[in-house]
Amino acid sequence: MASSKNTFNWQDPFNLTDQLTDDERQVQEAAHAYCQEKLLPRVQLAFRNEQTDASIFREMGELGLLGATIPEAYGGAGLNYVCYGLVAREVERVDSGYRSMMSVQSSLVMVPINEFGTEAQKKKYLPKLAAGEWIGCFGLTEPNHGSDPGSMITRAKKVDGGYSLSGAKMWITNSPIADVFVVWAKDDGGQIRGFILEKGWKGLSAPAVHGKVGLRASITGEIVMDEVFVPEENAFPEVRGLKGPFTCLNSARYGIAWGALGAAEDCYLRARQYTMDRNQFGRPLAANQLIQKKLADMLTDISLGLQGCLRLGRMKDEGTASVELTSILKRNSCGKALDIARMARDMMGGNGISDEYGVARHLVNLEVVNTYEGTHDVHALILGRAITGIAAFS
Ligand SMILES: Cc1cc2nc3c(=O)[nH]c(=O)nc-3n(C[C@H](O)[C@H](O)[C@H](O)COP(=O)(O)OP(=O)(O)OC[C@H]3O[C@@H](n4cnc5c(N)ncnc54)[C@H](O)[C@@H]3O)c2cc1C
Repeated sequence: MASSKNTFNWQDPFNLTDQLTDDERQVQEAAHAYCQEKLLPRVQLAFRNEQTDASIFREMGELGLLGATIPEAYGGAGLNYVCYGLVAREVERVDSGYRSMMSVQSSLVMVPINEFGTEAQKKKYLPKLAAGEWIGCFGLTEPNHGSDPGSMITRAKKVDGGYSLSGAKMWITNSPIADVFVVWAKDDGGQIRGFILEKGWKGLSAPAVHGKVGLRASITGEIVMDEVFVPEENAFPEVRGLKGPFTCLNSARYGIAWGALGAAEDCYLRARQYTMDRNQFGRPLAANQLIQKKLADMLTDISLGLQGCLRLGRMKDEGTASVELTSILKRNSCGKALDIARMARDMMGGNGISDEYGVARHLVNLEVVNTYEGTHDVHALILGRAITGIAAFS
């Protein structure tokens, strides 16, 4: 006989909430409240008008949502990876663009400064980034080098007292409004090194890229460097090669794995409600077997995916997570979320196309999320290499 202990919960089949600690639940609830009360009401117009609201960084900073895993001594929240994932899920439940703004600041800018920076760099940059007082961006991709960043052409030439950086970065989240630029460039010996640049430095500009059909609430731009002088104190002293950028990407990809499923959950819940409310042929759409199968597929993929993310978060917190595991989940979450958003859009018929219903926005956002931070296929190649021992890309 079924008791309340084994009743199926169509919103949380694995009772994920019960697997969290009290602290983790509190972080999730605080993030959920902020996102639903403050971000959701703005997103439709922000997306429609391609407007990025920079005050969001300050708001997130006040709530401790920036640099969640960075130690409190540097202004971070000192939380575990599970908390970081839960926050990403709540932010992306509203919009992948808002999650992108947060991920770049937290994982791609604060993580490398925390991991590879000098004490002086950490003290100077991390507290202001954590507060959202400064906005950060991360420049790895170039116009002609995306999936293959090892072939980058941006150069850091040694000069008296520092380096002279020249080159261009493309598709850089936050760059037109950034105060702090973490940029990767090759030194005179051809080794990749990381540098922290600041807005206003001579030779540095960050023009916006317009006309994106996805992630329109998150500004994207270039970083153009024309012999920008970077003092020695602004170089990461030790880290060399792709290990530097890949360490940050690994953290951001983990957040994306949670976040994409947040967007998928929003699509699933909206499609469920819509098909319960709308009648065709004299009964609710949800009364049809085809519709119910789609809802079942959505819930299956979301709930299995979230369990995987929670497990990866626990492994990251224990220090036992391989990078390939992040590839499995970044790839799975993005691919499944895209399918779910497309299905939800279809189930809402013509209304699904309107930006009032949210799902088409998630769909075009997720197209980007599936591509950035390692495309869906590049993550398959990373996994293929681990499975066979043979690199199909080099
Ligand atoms: C809105 C947005 C924001 C972004 N933000 C940032 C940011 O903040 N910082 C940053 O550095 N970058 C950022 N990016 C860049 C992003 O990471 C790259 O677009 C991504 O890595 C893919 O590179 P690419 O666009 O050059 O595509 P390409 O590398 O040219 O890939 C094109 C296609 O070829 C496939 N492909 C590539 N190599 C292989 C292979 N060996 N075998 C089989 N298939 C292959 C890919 O899977 C893809 O389908 C952003 C991109 C977008 C769109």
